Amino acid sequence: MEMTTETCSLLSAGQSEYGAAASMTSALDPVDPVTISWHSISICAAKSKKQILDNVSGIARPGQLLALMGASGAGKTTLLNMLLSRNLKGLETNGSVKVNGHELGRGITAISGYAQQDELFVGTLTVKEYLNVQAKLRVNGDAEKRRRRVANVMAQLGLYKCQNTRIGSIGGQKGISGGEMRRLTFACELLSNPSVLFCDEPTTGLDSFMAESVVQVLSNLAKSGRTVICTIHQPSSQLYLMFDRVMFMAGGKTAFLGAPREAIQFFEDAGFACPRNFNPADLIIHTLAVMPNEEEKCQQRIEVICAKFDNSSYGRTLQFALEKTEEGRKPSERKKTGVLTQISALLERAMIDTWRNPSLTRAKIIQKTIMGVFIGLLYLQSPLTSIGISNLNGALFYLVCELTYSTIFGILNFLPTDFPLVSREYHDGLYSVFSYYVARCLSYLPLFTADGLVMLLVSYWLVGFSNSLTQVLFACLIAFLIEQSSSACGIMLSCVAPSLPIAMSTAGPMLTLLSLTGGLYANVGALPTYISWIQYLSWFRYGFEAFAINQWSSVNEPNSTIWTDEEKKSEFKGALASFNDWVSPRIP
Ligand SMILES: Nc1ncnc2c1ncn2[C@@H]1O[C@H](COP(=O)(O)OP(=O)(O)OP(=O)(O)O)[C@@H](O)[C@H]1O
Repeated sequence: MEMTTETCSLLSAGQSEYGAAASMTSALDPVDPVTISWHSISICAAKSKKQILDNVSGIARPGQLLALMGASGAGKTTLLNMLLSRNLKGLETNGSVKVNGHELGRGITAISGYAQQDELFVGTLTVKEYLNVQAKLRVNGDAEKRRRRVANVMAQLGLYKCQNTRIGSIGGQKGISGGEMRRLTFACELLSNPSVLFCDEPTTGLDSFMAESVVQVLSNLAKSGRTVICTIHQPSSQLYLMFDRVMFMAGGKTAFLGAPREAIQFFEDAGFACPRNFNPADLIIHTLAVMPNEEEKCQQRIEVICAKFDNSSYGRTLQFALEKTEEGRKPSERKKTGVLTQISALLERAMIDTWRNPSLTRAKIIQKTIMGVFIGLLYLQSPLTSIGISNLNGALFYLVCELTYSTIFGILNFLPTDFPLVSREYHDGLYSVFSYYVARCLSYLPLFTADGLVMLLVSYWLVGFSNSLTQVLFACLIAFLIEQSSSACGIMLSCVAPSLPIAMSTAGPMLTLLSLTGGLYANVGALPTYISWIQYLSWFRYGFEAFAINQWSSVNEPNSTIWTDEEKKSEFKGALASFNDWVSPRIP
């Protein structure tokens, strides 16, 4: 089989840089040979009882590239999901999937890679940066081992040319080409050096040249001892002959499994000869499709072909091979990386993304500057009279609210863009929810500290809060703590809620309860017992109380020099005393 010119040139670029490491089949470490067999798989929808797969069996061996083909709705994706033990919610399954004769269930994830059809990356990172982060999440070893693995997969997949190019995103900044994105998907999966690689429609959306280049890469991976299984739609004649094995599915059944040329012969023997200059894959898929308005006729044809296959020498050979599958060596599972490595990888990725995508930071700083000026003008130079004290307390509570609401709702709005990638990586077993949570909290820390401080400091002297150095520094610390509590709560809500609307509608009432027990709207000492416990969860209360103590502790000192006028001083003390009763006994 010939390599495409693109693959050759890209590989040679890698070879010149990394010498022997770039050898097509030896660049990656050897893997345990793995045979995957599936026995009498039947799947139906739990509710509608619709039969999706009906007694499907097959086998894929190490060193082989197997393509699952068939018309739309034939059951290819469902079979792939069954092999991977994924996305089977709402389905009743029967039959078994064996890996070297062992039933691993979800454990197959630890020995396999799954290159899914839709590419999900962080577009602001370069190819190399992205692979380095992925290596931290997938390769259990030291930095040198990870560096070598990244170099090897870049060489193997011809990614050297674009290693310093940003990945880009659809509808956003243009980055690497579609073919390079596909190869980057495989590169990520290969970092963990899996024995088995599953690919869902790896050529969809690519031109024929790119598609050939991608299938060539898969073929080379198979030749290096891996078992490669992919679903594919309408491959060209040239592409079709590049597969080692093909499995045709129709109406949830196996219509053929064998070598590509054997499939042509089988269908010819069944009365569907492929004319010269005709794409055999097209003909076979067309023969196995269920046409609208001809359902019965097509179903009968499919039944006949599937029965012919079962009784053919190909079908009998398959049955024999399945019966002969013996328990072999259990493939060694990929070890998970440590929690600290996971957190540092996710943090690195998030920080690069934030740094290269400053629009959010800019928007937040501008928003908070405007809010700071607004609060400042609203409570401009509040005097120390009873009305002024109410105003100053109002301003302090307003600060707590602004630090909370804009942080939580900001996070609820922009965190969900992370989720498709995070959910995939989580199901791939790359990291725990805890690691993601900690990394996200840390990654938001600079932004959700700077914006709060800007608002506080802009409003501070305009309102006329107590402004000794210690008080200003304490106010900054309190604002920081309020914002971090809000940020942690926002990330938690966003992760726990199944969708953005649910997260939003949970956040609203929750924040109302927390703010009502925050000390300004009601006397927290006199709340009914069934509701008063909420105050202990409320950072509104702690934050407001801390702001108030910071504001009033010095002006209420007996030796305070603020008061020259005795009448004003006693008016202030009276007002403050009633405030103390109202808010909390802790305020001096
Ligand atoms: N959870 C489910 N509940 C009910 N029906 C389902 C479910 N999953 C799949 N199906 C049905 O099973 C059939 C096979 O679906 P599947 O996605 O496996 O086909 P496919 O061969 O991969 O098709 P395509 O090439 O269009 O992706 C389809 O008719 C689909 O509607």
